[in-house]
Amino acid sequence: MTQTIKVHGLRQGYGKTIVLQDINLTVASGEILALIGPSGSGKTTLVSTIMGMLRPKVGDVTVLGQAMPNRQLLAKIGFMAQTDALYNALTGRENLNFFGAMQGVSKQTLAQSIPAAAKVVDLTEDLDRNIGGYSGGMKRRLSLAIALISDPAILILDEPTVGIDPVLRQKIWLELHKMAAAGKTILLTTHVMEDAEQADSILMIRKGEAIAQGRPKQLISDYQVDSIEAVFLKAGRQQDAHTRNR
Ligand SMILES: Nc1ncnc2c1ncn2[C@@H]1O[C@H](COP(=O)(O)OP(=O)(O)OP(=O)(O)O)[C@@H](O)[C@H]1O
Repeated sequence: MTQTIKVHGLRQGYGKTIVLQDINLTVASGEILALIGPSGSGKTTLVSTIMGMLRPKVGDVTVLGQAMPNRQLLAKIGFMAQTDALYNALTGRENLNFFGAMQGVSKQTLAQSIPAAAKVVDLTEDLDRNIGGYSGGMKRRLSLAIALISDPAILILDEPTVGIDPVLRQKIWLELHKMAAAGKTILLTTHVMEDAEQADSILMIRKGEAIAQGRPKQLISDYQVDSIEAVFLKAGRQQDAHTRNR
């Protein structure tokens, strides 16, 4: 398996504030990595650094063997941001066409990839409605469809399942696993523990530090608990104890 995304010794922050300390991770092609952590723990900052929107303060980030930031690599990454950057005055299909064209996808390809992406997120029936009338969850689903339309080798999804009901969430996970099986590299953030359990590997972030990392079953066994949530709680207590002893 090729290591598609590598983060080594990353320290990141804004101005003088440090938000992430000594983060290391790798994601291989065919693998799904979930970044999990509470609000404000630094997940979006890490994703933005991997995308090259923020330059590492210390350490390095490589995608497909090349240091980020690197504009050319962006064409290979399907990105779903946390805040939906959609055009409310346009229909779902028009949004997909617009963002597809921005990503350089040809009209012929879009004619096929738009219905396929809409099907994954269950928006087929609503494609020709103005998205001003979409619910929050529908907008999230449209943003996910936008990340899929160029059929990128790498998917980076910031909170893809927020506002999405359990049945559709399950369906989306099924599709993510299919895409990984076809060789895609997928990195997503979540603060839903059940979501993280479905990933191949998990990186738990708390207060800007990686507190636990590994395959879900392995983590549960290593921490001698019965759920990912319990791993998180235990690893968090260990982090606090360690901080007090520093
Ligand atoms: N542009 C910015 N300037 C200054 N501080 C920021 C900026 N963006 C984020 N932060 C701070 O960095 C920390 C980590 O934020 P980040 O958005 O990465 O967390 P998160 O884990 O993605 O949270 P959430 O789950 O709520 O999205 C927070 O303390 C936040 O206030």
